[in-house]
Amino acid sequence: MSIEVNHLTKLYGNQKALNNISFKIDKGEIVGFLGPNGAGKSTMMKILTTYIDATEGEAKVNDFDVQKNARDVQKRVGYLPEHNPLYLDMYVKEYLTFNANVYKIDKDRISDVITLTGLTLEAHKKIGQLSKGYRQRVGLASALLHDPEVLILDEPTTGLDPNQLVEIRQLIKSLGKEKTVFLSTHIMQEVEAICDRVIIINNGEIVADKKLTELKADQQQIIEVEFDYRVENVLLNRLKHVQSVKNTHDFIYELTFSTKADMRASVFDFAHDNGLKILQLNQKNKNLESLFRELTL
Ligand SMILES: Nc1ncnc2c1ncn2[C@@H]1O[C@H](COP(=O)(O)OP(=O)(O)OP(=O)(O)O)[C@@H](O)[C@H]1O
Repeated sequence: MSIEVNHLTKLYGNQKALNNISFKIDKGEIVGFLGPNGAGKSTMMKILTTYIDATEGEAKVNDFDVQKNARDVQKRVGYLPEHNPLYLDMYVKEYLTFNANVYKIDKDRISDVITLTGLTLEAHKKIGQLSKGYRQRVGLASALLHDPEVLILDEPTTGLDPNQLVEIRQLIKSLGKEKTVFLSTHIMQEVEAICDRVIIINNGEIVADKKLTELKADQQQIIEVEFDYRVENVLLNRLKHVQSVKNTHDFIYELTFSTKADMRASVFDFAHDNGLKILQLNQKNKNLESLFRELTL
């Protein structure tokens, strides 16, 4: 197991930032840690990276306890904190060399991580001259210096423009082929773009822990249909796979189906067979973003 958290609680004074949290992450998984601002994401990551201690419970990385075996954990974890701390006056290569020296890492690794994070053309620039996306690459390069098995990335794409966002997501995805990645975000699309699994946290508690494939399979199909006249709910309830019927406005009905099969054609056929006229029909499936809102509001 790459990460194992058991009944973990963190108090800041009286405030419970994490409340009895448990989860496991297998080797090689890319897991999104999703939650609104203040949910407890950074707190969890700081505990896993040994920066702060939990109040109760335990956390392990590659079977090493974060409190009892902190040094062993640090050797196996690469961490990109939320506010990526960089020395802006240093050159990229100079900064990575400095970090490699501090942690007594073989010099060969410097050119490896520069290539890996796409920094070859920037290696001789000052960090202060780089765009936010490239600064994130420097942070990632630094986190990768000791070739950790587990990467913990706290909101790695916050503040990036759409192009840089795509590039950094691709980079994280490719790093995930070799490493376990645990990344925090408050953007559901990010999880969809990068992750195999999502753990959703709200007010310090886990409210969902699912594989992306499961989440997508769980989605309901909603069809909004407008008829030219009032239709009895009883009639619409006879539609195959219909779960609920809601009259939302005048002659507009929201039909929820319990199947993933596209029901639009069936609704048309049903209307035709029952002498009903359809003026409008929209399929408006619940997306993952609305699921996140439901779970965290
Ligand atoms: N050092 C601290 N002292 C007191 N309270 C803190 C401290 N650090 C965090 N908190 C509080 O704990 C809660 C969880 O914070 P945390 O930073 O873990 O959330 P987050 O999910 O990472 O939020 P964001 O998405 O805004 O970064 C918040 O209410 C925050 O104000």
